[in-house]
Amino acid sequence: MAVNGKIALVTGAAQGLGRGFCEILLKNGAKVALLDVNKEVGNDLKASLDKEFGPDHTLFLTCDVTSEDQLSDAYQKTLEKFGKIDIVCNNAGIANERDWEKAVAVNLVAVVRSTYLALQHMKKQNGGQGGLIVNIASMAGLGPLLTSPVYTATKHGVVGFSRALAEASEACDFGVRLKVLCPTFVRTAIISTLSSEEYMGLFSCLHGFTEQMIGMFGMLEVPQVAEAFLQLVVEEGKNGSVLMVTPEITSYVEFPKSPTDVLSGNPSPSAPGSSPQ
Ligand SMILES: NC(=O)C1=CN([C@@H]2O[C@H](COP(=O)(O)OP(=O)(O)OC[C@H]3O[C@@H](n4cnc5c(N)ncnc54)[C@H](O)[C@@H]3O)[C@@H](O)[C@H]2O)C=CC1
Ligand SMILES: CCCCCC(=O)/C=C/C=C\C=C\C=C\[C@@H](O)[C@@H](O)CCCC(=O)O
Repeated sequence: MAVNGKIALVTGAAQGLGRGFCEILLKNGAKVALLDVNKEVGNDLKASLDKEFGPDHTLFLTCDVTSEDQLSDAYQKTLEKFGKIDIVCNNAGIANERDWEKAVAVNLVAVVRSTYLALQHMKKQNGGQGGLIVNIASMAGLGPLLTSPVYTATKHGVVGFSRALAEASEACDFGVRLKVLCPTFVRTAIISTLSSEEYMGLFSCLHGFTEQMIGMFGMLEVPQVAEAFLQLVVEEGKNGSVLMVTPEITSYVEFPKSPTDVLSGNPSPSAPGSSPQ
């Protein structure tokens, strides 16, 4: 999808990866609705972007994505300001193994809700022009991050939900594509939570493993991930694709065609009478 002239909505836009995604979209000619729960940082970003791109290219909306009303209102205000939405990036996310229900609410429930709101406004059956939804998962959406079981679950959920909905969208001819971004560690504020007792709960004793994992998988800078995000946005087709980003390589993930393709080499026979007729 060409970015120039498009309207994008980004959650968790005030800092970190969300800010990087907004900036690269603006640099490529899009207008962007910036949604974030952090009003102060969000307003500071809006002021900074106004200086660089002009006041009419962005709209900052204070929005807690876990609030159905606030999220729905933010979509409405975006449509009132810009008239349409072509690209949605569900980026807002937290790490919190202590308050794991909050992590599920932000990282998964809100991503589902925002994706469905995007679909509601984009799909051709509702008079929409179609569009693209990019959900931000993580490498922890492709394999278990032992220090963060619930975070891992939410990111696996984002990958599975997005891939399934991509197939459903194609089958229903909604005209909406979905893609997933799975970066390894990125130098943002979330990294500081990895060694924090407050967030890691039961697993703060494992922070040594985090250092090992960072050593194993590397640490990216925000601009590197923003470039990969732009690649996902501009690349035509590839509905349901999952892009992994590491310091060494950025590559699409190849999933097995069927879950049975991952069975080990020595299967035991099923119990008699249990196999499907
Ligand atoms: N930093 C990393 O190592 C990686 C991050 N990710 C994912 O990238 C996304 C962005 O993370 P970062 O930029 O690293 O984190 P960050 O903590 O720097 O930024 C997250 C942004 O989301 C906002 N936010 C948090 N809860 C919110 C809520 N309820 N409603 C609205 N906004 C909310 C925060 O205010 C903040 O501006 C997350 O989904 C994260 O899981 C994925 C892989 C690696
Ligand atoms: C809890 C906040 C995490 C910070 C943000 C984030 O999402 C970072 C993810 C980075 C990397 C995740 C790597 C996951 C790896 C798993 O696949 C693991 O199973 C790999 C095991 C490697 C080994 O050989 O032991």
